[in-house]
Amino acid sequence: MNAPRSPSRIYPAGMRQAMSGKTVLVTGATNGIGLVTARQLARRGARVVIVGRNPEKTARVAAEVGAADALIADLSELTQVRRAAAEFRERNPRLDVLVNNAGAYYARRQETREGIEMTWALNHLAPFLLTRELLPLLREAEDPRVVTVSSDAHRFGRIRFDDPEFRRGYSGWAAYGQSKLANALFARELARREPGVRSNSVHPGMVRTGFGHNNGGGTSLLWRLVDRFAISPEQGARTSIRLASDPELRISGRYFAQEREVKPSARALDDGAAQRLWTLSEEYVGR
Ligand SMILES: NC(=O)c1ccc[n+]([C@@H]2O[C@H](COP(=O)([O-])OP(=O)(O)OC[C@H]3O[C@@H](n4cnc5c(N)ncnc54)[C@H](O)[C@@H]3O)[C@@H](O)[C@H]2O)c1
Repeated sequence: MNAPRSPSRIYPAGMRQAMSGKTVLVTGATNGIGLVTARQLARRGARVVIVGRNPEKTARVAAEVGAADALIADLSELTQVRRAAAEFRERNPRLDVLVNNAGAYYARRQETREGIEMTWALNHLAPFLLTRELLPLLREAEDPRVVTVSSDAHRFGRIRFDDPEFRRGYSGWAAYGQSKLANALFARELARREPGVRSNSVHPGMVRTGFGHNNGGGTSLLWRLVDRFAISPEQGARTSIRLASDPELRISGRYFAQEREVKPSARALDDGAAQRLWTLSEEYVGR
């Protein structure tokens, strides 16, 4: 059996230096891929700030991963996203890397307290708004990065510009696929609009996390199979960590899996759709 390796053995000194002095904000860091991302970036010397919903759990995880600060917000609500961004700005003079990781699958259609369909609100509008609110800080960083966790589920997604909230014919997978396509299009459009910011999206792999078991995903055969064949959260977080921390990384607006750039679906390369999505998202969150 392998003994757990110390951070210094996992990461060469150069990598640790690469993150020291940098501030990183990770959403959805209380579980799964986000938790590992936060922990590993802190081990590389970054000053990590996490966002979580539950104050006790978030404080416990912050202490466990060595986070410098923790924000409490239900990111499915736009007012809470705005408040979290404002709190971050008040308490932190800089932001180098934003990891938009929080996300979920909803088997049944639900609306947030603000009356927006949950998948659309949490998986797409939250990272859109959080990034936009934090862009002024990111622009001041030397090598600003935004990592947005999408999924290969984007390949079966399409943006329903006329009904993004699935008021008609909700399907959990269609809504999830749409939101993950939106993540890839958002990362691409952000890169086009902000040439100084390296913005990329990620497929983490099929990862054994809380993901399939929340929100009515339950114990279906599909999720039991996923659990059997899925990779660990440590493996699943690698691509996000690489995009957040690799000093050699220069490209922007691309889609990554297994720590490499890969080709996303044709729909995820549609710049017209990316711009249209940006405008639609602004209509939701305000300009
Ligand atoms: N697990 C997989 O196989 C897989 C595959 C592809 C993509 N992804 C993506 O990876 C990301 C992370 O998922 P995971 O697998 O680690 O799942 P997870 O359920 O283990 O973790 C999700 C995190 O998001 C947080 N979160 C959920 N709803 C929130 C809300 N309303 N407000 C604030 N935080 C909220 C949770 O508290 C948790 O910390 C998601 O964006 C997911 O779509 C996962």
